[in-house]
Amino acid sequence: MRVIVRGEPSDLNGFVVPRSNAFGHQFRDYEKESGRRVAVEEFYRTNHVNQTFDFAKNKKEEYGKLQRAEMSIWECCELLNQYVDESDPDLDEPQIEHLLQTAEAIRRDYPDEDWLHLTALIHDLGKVLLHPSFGGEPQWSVVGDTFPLGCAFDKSIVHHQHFHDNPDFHNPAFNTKLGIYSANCGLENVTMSWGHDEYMYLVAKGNNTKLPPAALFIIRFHSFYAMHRSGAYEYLMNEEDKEILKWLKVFNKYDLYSKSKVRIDQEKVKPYYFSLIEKYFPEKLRW
Ligand SMILES: O[C@H]1[C@H](O)[C@@H](O)[C@H](O)[C@@H](O)[C@H]1O
Ligand SMILES: [Fe+2]
Ligand SMILES: [Fe+2]
Repeated sequence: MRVIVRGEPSDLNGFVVPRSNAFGHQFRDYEKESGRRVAVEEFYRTNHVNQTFDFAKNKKEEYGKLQRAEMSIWECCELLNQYVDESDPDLDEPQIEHLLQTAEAIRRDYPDEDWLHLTALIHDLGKVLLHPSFGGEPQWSVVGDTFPLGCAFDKSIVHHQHFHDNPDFHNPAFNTKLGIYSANCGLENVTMSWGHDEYMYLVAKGNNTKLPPAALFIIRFHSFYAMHRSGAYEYLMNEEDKEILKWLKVFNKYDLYSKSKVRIDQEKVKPYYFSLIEKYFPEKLRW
């Protein structure tokens, strides 16, 4: 088995970034008037007001126990059939479509990196927190971009203005550049806002996945746009984070730009993904 730990992603692929999303707008344009703009801003307002350090820490402890359910990876994909992500200005399709679109797009350009195909398939499975059997968590605590807690909120975070109503914003222990952290402590030691990234990371790790570290990094930080897009919070990263970030950047292109109205034939691709699930995960996982 070829396990990539720190390899260099190759640029020899033909990925072409599309000009516009399914609504004919630029991707991730949070100001553009569209059917989704107001709802997306309202989503981020509640998210930014409620995501505090204590909130995230408690959720991590609670859900980290993995005592909510037992199911396979594919069963979880199917549960996501019913959810549309309220934070997303680019997509209003059920989540399972997004998972398959991302995985199939990355598979086309990186045919040999099967771990990356599976990472794409599962990267958003943490959104299952929306489901009633997981407490039916509100969207603001499941989806959207993520950011570090316990230190100052960076200006590059989407709808940054709404942090003014977050109690941590006024807490002197949390509102300096480093806050509770030391320089270059490593992202692993940072408490991120709670959501589907951290939860799926806990699930994958807690079920002893054979996926390589780059996969776990992608799953855990794929919504941390302030870091991987805007280059913020470099002072919290260590050398290993900076190295592995290359893979997250590759992944992000597909996560973002594969969003479209074109549906994937699930039955056709299922056997391939089943074989990957079998290779990297136990049959049933604790969630
Ligand atoms: O709206 C999206 C969506 O919730 C994605 O799953 C998340 O990874 C992104 O960061 C966010 O912008
Ligand atoms: Fe996501
Ligand atoms: Fe995604």
